[in-house]
Amino acid sequence: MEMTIDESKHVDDNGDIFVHRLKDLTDEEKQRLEAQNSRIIPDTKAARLEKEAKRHWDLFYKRNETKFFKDRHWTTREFQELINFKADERITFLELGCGVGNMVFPLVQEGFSNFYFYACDFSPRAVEFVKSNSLYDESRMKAFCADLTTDNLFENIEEGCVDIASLIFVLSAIHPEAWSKVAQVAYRALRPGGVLLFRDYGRYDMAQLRFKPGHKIADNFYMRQDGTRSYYYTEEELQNLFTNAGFEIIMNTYVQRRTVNFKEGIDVPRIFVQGKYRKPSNGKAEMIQIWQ
Ligand SMILES: C[S@@+](CC[C@H](N)C(=O)[O-])C[C@H]1O[C@@H](n2cnc3c(N)ncnc32)[C@H](O)[C@@H]1O
Repeated sequence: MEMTIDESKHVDDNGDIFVHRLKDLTDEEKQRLEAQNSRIIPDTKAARLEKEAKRHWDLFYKRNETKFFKDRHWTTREFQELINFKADERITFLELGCGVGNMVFPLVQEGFSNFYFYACDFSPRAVEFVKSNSLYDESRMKAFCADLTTDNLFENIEEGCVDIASLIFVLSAIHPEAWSKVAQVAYRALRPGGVLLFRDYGRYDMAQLRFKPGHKIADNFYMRQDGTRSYYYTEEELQNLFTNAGFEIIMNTYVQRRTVNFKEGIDVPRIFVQGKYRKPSNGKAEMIQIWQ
């Protein structure tokens, strides 16, 4: 069925707009993207950034401690999967790339007493910040170090034991060649029928358009001043990535929102991509994996 643009648009209670359409660029924005190509990061430097990815994130947390990211209080609104079950049902939750816990701690604060939380990150400092949070409770949480581009997650959790996993602004920090490994790790961690909740940067988000020449590593992949990296996704890229890993797509869409701070006179449009990907419970996905 053909849909007009308006029909594909959905506005939620918070004013976030869900739309299946790539942002149209103005001439000035096209020029800015073009200018980024005038000075691409040399291959040797790009290789060094990849080798030192963990160190750059660990230094990021040394510098910013727990002050950089805001608590993600929107997750229960956007991801009904977090609240749609019986109160006494035991739920195993895994945050992949947890940083200092800005997603898990708001859930802990709201109750979620039937949840057991696993939280992992490859930055030892980030994991230490999670463990030293006053809400950290060893009887219902376990934070540990794991690099999602390897198998070492499974030194701490059993394969197939997770009901809900999340990947929130993490995949964009990882080299595109390693994304399929990360998707595979998430798939293996989930039980059949388990769901992966996803949010990350969308193509032509203002943060992408703002990069000056000298920051571009590859198409849509950039280095920030502090050596951390970020990619800006289209819906199609994520759909292909997670479908190829064996997931069923429940949701996969751009989210347009505005970041407003009246005091500082800030009002900027943002573009994210949001997804919900389910590991099938009918064995079909296992077949896909065998053939990969
Ligand atoms: C932008 S932060 C997001 C943190 C958290 N998910 C949140 O929403 O606040 C990205 C996180 O991904 C982590 N990360 C990047 N690459 C990783 C990898 N290969 N394995 C595990 N964690 C990784 C970084 O250390 C950082 O904590």
